[in-house]
Amino acid sequence: MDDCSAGTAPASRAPLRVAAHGRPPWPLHGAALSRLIEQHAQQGLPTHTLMQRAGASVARFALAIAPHARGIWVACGPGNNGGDGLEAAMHLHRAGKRVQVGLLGDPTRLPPDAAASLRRAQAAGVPITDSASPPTVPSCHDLAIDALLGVGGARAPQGALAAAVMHLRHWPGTVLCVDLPSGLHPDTGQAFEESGDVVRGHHTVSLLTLKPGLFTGSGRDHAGQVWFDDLQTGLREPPTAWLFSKSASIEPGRRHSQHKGSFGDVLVLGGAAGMTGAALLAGRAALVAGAGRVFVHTLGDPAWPVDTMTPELMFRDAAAVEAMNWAPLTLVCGCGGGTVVRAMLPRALSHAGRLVLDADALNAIAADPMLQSLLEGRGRRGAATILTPHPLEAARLLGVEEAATVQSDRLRAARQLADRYRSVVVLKGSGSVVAAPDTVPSINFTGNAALASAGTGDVLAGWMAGLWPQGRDALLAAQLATHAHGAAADRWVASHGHQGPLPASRLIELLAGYPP
Ligand SMILES: NC(=O)C1=CN([C@@H]2O[C@H](COP(=O)(O)OP(=O)(O)OC[C@H]3O[C@@H](n4cnc5c(N)ncnc54)[C@H](OP(=O)(O)O)[C@@H]3O)[C@@H](O)[C@H]2O)[C@@H](O)CC1
Ligand SMILES: [K+]
Repeated sequence: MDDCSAGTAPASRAPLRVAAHGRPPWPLHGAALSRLIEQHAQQGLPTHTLMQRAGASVARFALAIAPHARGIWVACGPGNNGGDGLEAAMHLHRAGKRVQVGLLGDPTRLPPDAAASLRRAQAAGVPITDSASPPTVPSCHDLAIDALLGVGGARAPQGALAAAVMHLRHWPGTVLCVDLPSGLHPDTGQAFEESGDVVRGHHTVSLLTLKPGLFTGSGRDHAGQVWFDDLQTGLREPPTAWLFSKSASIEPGRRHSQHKGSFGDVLVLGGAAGMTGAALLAGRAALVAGAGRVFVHTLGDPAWPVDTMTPELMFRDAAAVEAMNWAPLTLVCGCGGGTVVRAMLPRALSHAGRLVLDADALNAIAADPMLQSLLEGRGRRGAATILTPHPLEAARLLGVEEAATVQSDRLRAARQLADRYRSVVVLKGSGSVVAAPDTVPSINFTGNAALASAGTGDVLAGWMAGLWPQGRDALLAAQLATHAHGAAADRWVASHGHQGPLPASRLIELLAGYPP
C-alpha cells in the first residue's frame, strides 16, 4: 500500500503568496542582482545554510499544497536549483512520501552546495536515478517538483533536460516550480529560444528574490501562482523593477468640499468614420474614473451629436474644439482616430497640459519624425505625456521591425521608449510594464486574457485620463489605471469562471465598481 499520510513539514516560515492588492509594491530582481544578493547572504551564514533553508521551504510548501500526495517526482538539474530539489526531496522522503529523484547532471560536477545536498539526500536513503523520465508507477504521479534550472538557466533545455521538461509539461498532477519554471528567462519572462520548451507550473516558489520574468512576457502563463520566500535574509538591494501592488494609502479619495471643477476636464479626440465607438468608450471610461467634465470630438463625418447611453458626455464640433484652450485639459488622442487624428497631433503635442496618446496617434507619431521631435521636446519642457502602446505600436515607435523584438525584453523596450520620448509608457500585454524616464519601471500584476477584446485599450486610455487630473502625477495615474483595468477583468473572470472575452462596455461597468 502506498503511504497516504500528510507528513510533517520541516520548520521554516511559509512562503508569502504574491498578490496584487493590499501591500506596497514588491521589489523584483533580475538574475545578476539575484546572484549578488545570494553572495551577500552567503557571507553572513554558515556554509550550506541558504540551500538548506531553500529546500526546507520547498518541501514545506509541497506538503501544504499536496498534503495527501503519495508519489512525488523531483526533477533536478546540474546546478544549485537541482540542489534545492535534492534538499526538498530529503525532507519529503523523511516525511514519509514516496519520493523519486531524477538527477540530470554529472554528480561529480555539481556546485558545492548542490553536492552537499546530494550527499544528505543519499544518506537519508532517497532513491535517485539519472533518468529524465518519471517513475512508471501511476501512484507516483501526484506531485512533480521542477528543480531543473533556476537563475542559472542560460539557454533552451536540450537532450535529457528537454525530455524532463516535456514530462513535466504533460504531468497529470500538480507541478511545483523551484525558483522559476525551467526554461524561462528570469529577466524577460520568455523562453530562451522561440521554440524552447518551458515548464508550466501550478505554483512557483521564488527564493531569495522575486524575478521579473515571472510576471511579464509568458511568465504568467508558466509560473502559476507565485510564492515568495526570502529565506530569512531580509536583504534589500535596489530592484530591477517593481511589481505594482495597490495599497489603500495611495488613493487620495474625495473631500466633501470638492466640486466638479476639482476633478479636471478631459477632451477625447478620436472616432474617425466607422470608429465612433472607440471615442465613446474612452469618454465613458473617463467619466466613470471621476473626471469633472468630459468633452468628445469625433473625427468622423458628421460629428456625433449626443450619446444617449451617456448623456453626461459633451460633444464638440471642430470649430468648438479649435476655440478651446487645451492647456488646462487632459487630452486623449487616438481611440479609433484613424489617419485623420494626425492633423490634431501638432497642436496636442505643443499645447495640451496632459496628454494620453493611444493607438492611431502612436502610429502617426511613429511614421513622422516631425511629430517625434515635438513629443521629445514636450518631455524636455516638462509637459506630461502617457503613451499606451501594444507591442507592435511600441516596435514602430522604437523603429524596429517586429513586435517580437519588443516582447523579447519588455522591460528594456518600455524603458527605451520612456527615455527616448521623455514620457510615461504603458507597454500593454501580459504583465503590462509602466516606465518613466530615470525611474525603476513597474510591472502590473492584474488582468487576464479576457482583456484581449476590441475596445478595451480605448477604455484604458479614457480611464487613465479621467484619473490623472485628480491629484495624481502621470506615473501614478498610469500605474493605478492599469491596475484597476486588470483588476476589473479579474473580477469578470472570477464571476464567469472562464476567460471569455470581456466586452469593453461591460468593462466600464466593472470599473465603475472600483475599488472592489
Ligand atoms: N547557492 C545557494 O545556496 C542557493 C541557490 N539557490 C538556487 O540556486 C539556483 C541558481 O543556481 P545556479 O547558479 O547553479 O544555476 P541553475 O539554474 O541551477 O543552473 C545552472 C547550471 O545549469 C546549466 N545550464 C544552464 N542552462 C542549461 C541548459 N539549457 N541545458 C543544460 N544545462 C544548462 C549550467 O551550465 P553552464 O551554462 O554553466 O554550462 C549550470 O551547470 C537558484 O535559481 C536557486 O534555485 C537559492 O535557493 C538560494 C540558495
Ligand atoms: K526550476
